[in-house]
Amino acid sequence: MSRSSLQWDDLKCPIQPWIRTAIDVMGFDQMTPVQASTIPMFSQNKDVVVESVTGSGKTVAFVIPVLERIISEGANKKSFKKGHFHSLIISPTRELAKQTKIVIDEFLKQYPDDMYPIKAQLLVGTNENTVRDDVNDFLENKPQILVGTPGRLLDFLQMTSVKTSSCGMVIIDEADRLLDISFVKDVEKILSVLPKQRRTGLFSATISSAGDSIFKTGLRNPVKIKVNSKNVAPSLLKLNYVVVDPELKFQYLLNLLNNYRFKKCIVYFPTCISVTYFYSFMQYLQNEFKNSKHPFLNEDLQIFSLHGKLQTASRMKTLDSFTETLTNAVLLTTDVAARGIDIPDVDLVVQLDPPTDSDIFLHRCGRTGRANRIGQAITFLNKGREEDFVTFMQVKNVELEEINNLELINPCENFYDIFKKWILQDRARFDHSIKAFVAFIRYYSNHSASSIFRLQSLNYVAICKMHGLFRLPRMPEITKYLKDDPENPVVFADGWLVNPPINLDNFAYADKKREKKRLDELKRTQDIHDKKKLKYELKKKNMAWSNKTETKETKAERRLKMSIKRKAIEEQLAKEEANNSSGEEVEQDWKDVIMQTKKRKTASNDVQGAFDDL
Ligand SMILES: Nc1ncnc2c1ncn2[C@@H]1O[C@H](COP(=O)(O)OP(=O)(O)OP(=O)(O)O)[C@@H](O)[C@H]1O
Repeated sequence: MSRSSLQWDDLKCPIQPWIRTAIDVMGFDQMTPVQASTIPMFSQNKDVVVESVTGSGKTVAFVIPVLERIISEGANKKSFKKGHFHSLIISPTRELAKQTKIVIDEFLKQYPDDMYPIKAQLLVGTNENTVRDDVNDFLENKPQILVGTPGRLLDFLQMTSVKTSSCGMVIIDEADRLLDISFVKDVEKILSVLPKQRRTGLFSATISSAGDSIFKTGLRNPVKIKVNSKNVAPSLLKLNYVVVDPELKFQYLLNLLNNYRFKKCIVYFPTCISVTYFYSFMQYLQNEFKNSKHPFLNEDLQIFSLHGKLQTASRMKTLDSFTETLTNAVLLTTDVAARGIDIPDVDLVVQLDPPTDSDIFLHRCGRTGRANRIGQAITFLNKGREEDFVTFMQVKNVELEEINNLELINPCENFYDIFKKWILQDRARFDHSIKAFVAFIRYYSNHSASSIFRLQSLNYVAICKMHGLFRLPRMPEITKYLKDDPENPVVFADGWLVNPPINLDNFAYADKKREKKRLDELKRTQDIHDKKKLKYELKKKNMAWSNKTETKETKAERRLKMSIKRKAIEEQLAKEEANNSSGEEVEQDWKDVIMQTKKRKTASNDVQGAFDDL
């Protein structure tokens, strides 16, 4: 495409003067290639399937056609019926939906005041707003454009007061994501309640991955627009990787954050739980060592955490704060912020682990190097097998260049001890470490490139230590490490990674309520255990006693002994009688002896009874 054809004035379809003003105000001197190709097609009568690299301006490429068609189809007239809407934009995440609405609102700021207003409404699941609240807002404000996430949009469209028959345009942004297994059912349901006579646009940097499923969207003779087909990543985006010992990976990250110069950095973690876990450890490191000569994490870094398990309001607030922080801002996040998020000053992206899906790799990296800006994306690969990821990406036309100057500047011998100290302050952290590790293993087992990311090849001990675990969790994959291995002194008896082992009974939660619950639970299990133990011991004793019960032979032997004794006593008594006593007394004395023997027997019977009662 020649340079001159990127001039807005050369656009092959007329655009509203106020839209042109908005473009000037936003400082878009010329069109991006994807805009030059898409706007004329989509503003007129064509369905489009658009693939263009991250940060190439796809949002504006669909927002302008939406606004143009609202005007050409008269949806900006007072006569536009209440309860109806004109355009629907579906986004995979709340953050992206909100961002798209902001772009629309930027354009609408230039919309003439004397005309019937054009409005957009955001529809995403939140705790503050119910669907009914959304419907009330919709009926009151009469927006022509709806922007939202699939779940909430579907609920909204199913409300009887919402009429879908005037919908003339649907945009499926990040279409390959919205057509994958987790969203496709909702998206299909949404499309099924919309009129068939409508324009449909599918947009993504990796739309080819959606394959034939794009036809589930009811496209009619679509035009496929593929820009920069040679480059799968923006040209000013540097893609790097670094091979690390997994045990030291987190230290490498700290080192990188301390020593790289950046305005904004996004760090991708594999799971939500690892974000919260490492975020709190980083906060500790920052506070605890702020006056040290070699702090683990520079004081001037501002760390944020964002993941899908947070409430919508908190997610939005974090993203706003990260956007507003001008320099040294670090966002720890998951793939919830992999696609579409447009924060212009992000100049560094770090991936602690490659994503499970190679397309996501480009989306993550694409949070930097946007709109012709310079950016760098660094991916950590675990030493061993993961280096093959580089060749794997090469086949997909993604060239990664190794950097090996990422040395640990102040390698910390006792880093694991510091980690341990932090965890020992609160048992909740110990639980958290195990959950983060288990979630990581689950994540790892989901890699689509399973021949590279093999669980069997993982160095579990190193991964456990990287998570600060005290003991190898009992899982089948770990049995090989549990065997005594003199070669591997880091693993102590019973899988402990620390020596001496931690006394888990004394390991308390910082939260008082939680600790009380734990102690109660501990007491209960101890009682049960004690009872079981006692029962076992008594059983053992009973066994021993019953083993001692006399056999017939020993009884006969005893009887014989008794009769000999009796004889001896009788003889003794007879002798005494001969000397001085009466026969009556002899008889009496003998009875006493018999009585005493009987008593002894009964006493031993009592003991037996006592056993039975227990
Ligand atoms: N014509 C233009 N000139 C200069 N900058 C532009 C132009 N159009 C859009 N931009 C800017 O480019 C950045 C990226 O745009 P956008 O978010 O639409 O990219 P995208 O192609 O949708 O990326 P992704 O695939 O990551 O979602 C935005 O900050 C936007 O303001």
